[in-house]
Amino acid sequence: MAPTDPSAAAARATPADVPPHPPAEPLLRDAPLAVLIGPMAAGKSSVGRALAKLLGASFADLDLEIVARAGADIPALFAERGEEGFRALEEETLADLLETHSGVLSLGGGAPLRPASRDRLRAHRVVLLEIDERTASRRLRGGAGRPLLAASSDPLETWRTLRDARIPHYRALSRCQVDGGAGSPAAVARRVAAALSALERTAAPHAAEPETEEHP
Ligand SMILES: Nc1ncnc2c1ncn2[C@@H]1O[C@H](COP(=O)(O)OP(=O)(O)O)[C@@H](O)[C@H]1O
Ligand SMILES: O=C(O)C1=C[C@@H](OP(=O)(O)O)[C@@H](O)[C@H](O)C1
Ligand SMILES: [Mg+2]
Repeated sequence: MAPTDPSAAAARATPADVPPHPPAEPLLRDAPLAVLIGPMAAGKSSVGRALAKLLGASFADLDLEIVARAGADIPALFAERGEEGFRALEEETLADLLETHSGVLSLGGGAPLRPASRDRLRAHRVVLLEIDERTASRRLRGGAGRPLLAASSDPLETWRTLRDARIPHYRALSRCQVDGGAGSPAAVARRVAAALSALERTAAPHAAEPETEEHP
């Protein structure tokens, strides 16, 4: 029987199965300058900081903002409120930052998953950082600081499962995709800046008026 459950299909998808298909609607929002998404350890926080420096812009990291607002770190928030409690804070804080932050914004790996957050992100300059599994295994350090991995008997397997389930959403939201695995964070940031410039050249004009025939 043909599969009918899209989440089941997403869970089976591998990155190679899921081509990028960015939102059809034009980029409607000028700020933040860029929103970095991608799997855990792709370098969103490190590259976001380097990109902000390169562009002379301010930097915000959604996880750090959540921690500052809640007065507790990410593992403590998961322990006290459960994943759903953390996701609620994450959605609310993301909505605020999308309205108020003008520089570079890095998200946590699960932040683009809530439907309301996806709706908000569609009008923005969303950049997907991708890494392969070998890079992830070098960077994960057993999942320390990342409760979804730290609780697992096989953090890399859990990383892969989450990455595979989330990649369709990442690719459907991102306006460009950049390899986060090669070179320093500054080098990756330069590739992101180049991808953003290319996007600016090719993107449909913002809310362009349709040409109308003149009637005397
Ligand atoms: N381009 C890079 N080269 C080497 N190490 C990196 C690079 N990007 C990130 N890292 C390291 O990988 C780990 C995860 O990076 P981080 O920026 O926290 O990723 P994310 O925010 O996507 O989870 C950190 O230890 C960071 O120093
Ligand atoms: O992928 C996820 O669900 C999470 C990713 C983390 O951020 P990074 O992607 O920056 O590690 C952090 O938000 C939290 O541990 C949950
Ligand atoms: Mg991060």
